Amino acid sequence: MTRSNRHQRPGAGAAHPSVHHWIVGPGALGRMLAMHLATAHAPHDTVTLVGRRAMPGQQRLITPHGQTLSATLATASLESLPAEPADVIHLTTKAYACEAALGAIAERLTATTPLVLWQNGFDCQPRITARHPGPVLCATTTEGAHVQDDSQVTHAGHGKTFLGDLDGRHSALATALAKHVNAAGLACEAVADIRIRLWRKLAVNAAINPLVAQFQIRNGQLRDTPYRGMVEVVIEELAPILASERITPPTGTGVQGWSELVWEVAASTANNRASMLQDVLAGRPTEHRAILGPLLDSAQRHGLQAPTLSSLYARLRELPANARI
Ligand SMILES: NC(=O)C1=CN([C@@H]2O[C@H](COP(=O)(O)OP(=O)(O)OC[C@H]3O[C@@H](n4cnc5c(N)ncnc54)[C@H](OP(=O)(O)O)[C@@H]3O)[C@@H](O)[C@H]2O)C=CC1
Ligand SMILES: CC(C)(CO)C(=O)C(=O)O
Repeated sequence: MTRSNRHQRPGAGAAHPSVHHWIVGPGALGRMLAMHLATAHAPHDTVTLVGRRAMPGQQRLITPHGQTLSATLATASLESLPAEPADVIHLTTKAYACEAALGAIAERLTATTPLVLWQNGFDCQPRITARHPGPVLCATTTEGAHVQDDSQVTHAGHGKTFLGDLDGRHSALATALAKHVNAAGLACEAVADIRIRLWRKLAVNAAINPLVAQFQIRNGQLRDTPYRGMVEVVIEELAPILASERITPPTGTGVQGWSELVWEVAASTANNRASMLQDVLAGRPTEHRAILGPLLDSAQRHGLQAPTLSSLYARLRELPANARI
């Protein structure tokens, strides 16, 4: 991680390096991350929330233990970006908005500015990795956060974050940033196989999210009739597509390995309303393209049938909110 020495702690013997993070897309995940970085690494790090609309600097985070953490963060808008350059830019928009957000800050990107992409799915990550001349890290996380209002975010539950780059050129940066995020109180590990980790999460999201969004049920209800059989049909379509992408399940093989993973997540998140269901209930666009799109594209490239995934995709695409993206 490139660190600047702009902010030296007054009175500190050796210059303490500081990191200026821009959080572009200050929603649930972005503000949860911002609050951890700003509070754990104060006064060395600075964190600026960069939104497409004005955001209060005074922010609160409700922790998984119900405590309230307060901090004043710098804020900026896409029209008026921070004067101070970023050492690391975290893109924390939804997947469908990531490239537009990146386009809006393009003039401030240098050939060395590291980007961290926090999106679910596997859509914008390879394109941005190919296009941005500087380092691009991808994060996949099971942390859970939701927005209360513009000044308050709830960190609903701790999870684990994996960080790495798709072309294997920035492992030292991933290791340094993972250490930094860990020290901020979010369990984070640098990995050499982030592509596999992103696809595995995508596989779980593809098996769970479209069905729970369609039937408006909690994740655990997928274990019951008639939903269980529907999930199994999706897994049978997913498994050969994932194999054609050389993505293996964490344990076991093929349909059996993917079933094990999906049912384990459905059980451990049984009471959750999945993100796609929450988006549908709130009339927001869904991340169907980032989650189902790569599977359908891959099925087409490899001549594999995916009728169920196709109809789940078509149903989601027809939602009025998705006409906007
Ligand atoms: N929340 C979570 O617990 C988890 C989220 N993720 C993933 O993280 C990503 C972010 O999710 P989440 O934080 O929940 O989403 P949110 O909708 O809460 O936040 C997205 C933020 O991006 C902003 N935004 C939208 N378009 C732009 C733009 N063009 N430029 C700048 N900002 C923009 C939104 O602004 P506005 O308020 O104006 O719409 C909003 O502040 C998703 O891919 C999600 O799947 C992964 C794991 C867990
Ligand atoms: C794993 C799962 C399905 C948990 O709810 C999720 O990631 C989501 O809601 O998007």
